Amino acid sequence: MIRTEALEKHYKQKLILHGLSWDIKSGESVGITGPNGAGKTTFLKLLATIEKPTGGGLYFEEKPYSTQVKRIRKRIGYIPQEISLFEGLKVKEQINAWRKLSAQAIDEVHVKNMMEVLRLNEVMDRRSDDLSGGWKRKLHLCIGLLHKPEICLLDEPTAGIDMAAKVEIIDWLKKLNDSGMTLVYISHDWYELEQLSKRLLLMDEGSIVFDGGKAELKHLPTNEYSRELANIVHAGKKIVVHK
Ligand SMILES: Nc1ncnc2c1ncn2[C@@H]1O[C@H](COP(=O)(O)OP(=O)(O)OP(=O)(O)O)[C@@H](O)[C@H]1O
Repeated sequence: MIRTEALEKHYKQKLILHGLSWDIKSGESVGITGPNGAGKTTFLKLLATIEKPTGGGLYFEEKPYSTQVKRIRKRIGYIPQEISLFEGLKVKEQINAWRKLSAQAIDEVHVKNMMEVLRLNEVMDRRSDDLSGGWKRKLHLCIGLLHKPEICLLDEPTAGIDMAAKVEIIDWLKKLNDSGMTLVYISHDWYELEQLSKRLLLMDEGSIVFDGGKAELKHLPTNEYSRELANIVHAGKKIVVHK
């Protein structure tokens, strides 16, 4: 569905993504993890058409991204980490404002369904500024998916919220994936990675250093982050991390 070929991104003269070759099929769920500054957000922004590559190829259904940006934006939902909501609006007003701003047709049944599943109906008349972090995060996710995208790109979708809201969001994303939505998300949270994906991507210093299932994690390259990750995955078991 999406394929990258020796994908590069420079900021000024600095090479941030070092030639990433990767692909994802429709219906997959891929969790991207790795140390701070590894290039995860930059990679997601390129997949989301927010940033343009400075080298290599980026393809959607085997056609270059550059020839079909509008079409890709209709089919992709990109949800950045920073929550952006209008100040002073109630939850229902937020939804309506974003609905009006959307350049795409909105499926009302889909919106109603999201509101129900995420229980946003319960806080419809509350000002979003007064909501807890968990509710704000759910509202932010709901707004990002108003246009019912087929592919959802999420940058740390459960960062900074309590466990109950986290579990609710993870269960919801899992259901969306089970019903066919393709997921690519960034996470530092092992519970989330474990629950949501069979396939993991580990990035380090602008490269993909691991792409595969959890059982294959013992073939990770040696570095502190992968050693730590492998230890979490194989909790209780001693594993050797190969060079
Ligand atoms: N707009 C920008 N201009 C210049 N440099 C940038 C820009 N955006 C990101 N970078 C640099 O690119 C590198 C990768 O950043 P990126 O945010 O993609 O990493 P990350 O793996 O997502 O990190 P984190 O886990 O901290 O979010 C960092 O060195 C960052 O400073």
